[in-house]
Amino acid sequence: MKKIILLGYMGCGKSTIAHKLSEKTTIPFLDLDQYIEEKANLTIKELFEKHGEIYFRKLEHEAFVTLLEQKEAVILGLGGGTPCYANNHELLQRPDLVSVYLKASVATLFERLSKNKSKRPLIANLNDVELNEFIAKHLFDRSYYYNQAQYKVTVDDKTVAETVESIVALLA
Ligand SMILES: Nc1ncnc2c1ncn2[C@@H]1O[C@H](COP(=O)(O)OP(=O)(O)O)[C@@H](O)[C@H]1O
Ligand SMILES: O=C(O)C1=C[C@@H](OP(=O)(O)O)[C@@H](O)[C@H](O)C1
Ligand SMILES: [Mg+2]
Repeated sequence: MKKIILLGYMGCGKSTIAHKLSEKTTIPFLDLDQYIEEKANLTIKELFEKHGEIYFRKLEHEAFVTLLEQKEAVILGLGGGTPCYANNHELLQRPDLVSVYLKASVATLFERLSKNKSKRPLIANLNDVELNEFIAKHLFDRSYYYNQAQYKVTVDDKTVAETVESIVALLA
């Protein structure tokens, strides 16, 4: 059984979908951010505040490599930046995994993130106008990495259950 890797911009639903896809498939799931938080005994927000983003990216890369080394099947929800740092996007090309980009529009991301900013240090202090502009630019910059995924599932206008069904269908 291959590992299933979910990637995409903050708020596209990686953590939510990994959890629900796990319930549907009975394949266990892991959230990379949650794994890092447990290992460091700090929240992502605290890691950024105390040690800075570069340190977080180092931990993120190490955690990603460690989890990819495990033999067991797993559904792994990445952080939004994971494929964009170190050589993480190259690791996505490994033959023992399936990668899925959960593709969301700027409008969908803005709607979700404007209500869920506080735990995301990159956007926590932005007002709505700044947030919209930030997402548009940042998503454009990161799309190159997200498009390295083997599969792409558009999530706009889909419920969680519909996105899960789309992933199940493409894995069948
Ligand atoms: N159809 C949907 N699919 C996924 N998430 C949704 C959907 N509609 C609303 N949401 C909300 O959007 C947010 C997605 O956040 P999360 O799963 O943490 O994404 P990520 O891990 O990609 O940052 C959650 O608050 C979730 O409840
Ligand atoms: O896009 C990013 O660089 C980040 C995304 C976050 O994960 P989510 O995409 O799950 O919010 C988390 O890893 C950190 O705040 C940095
Ligand atoms: Mg997440």
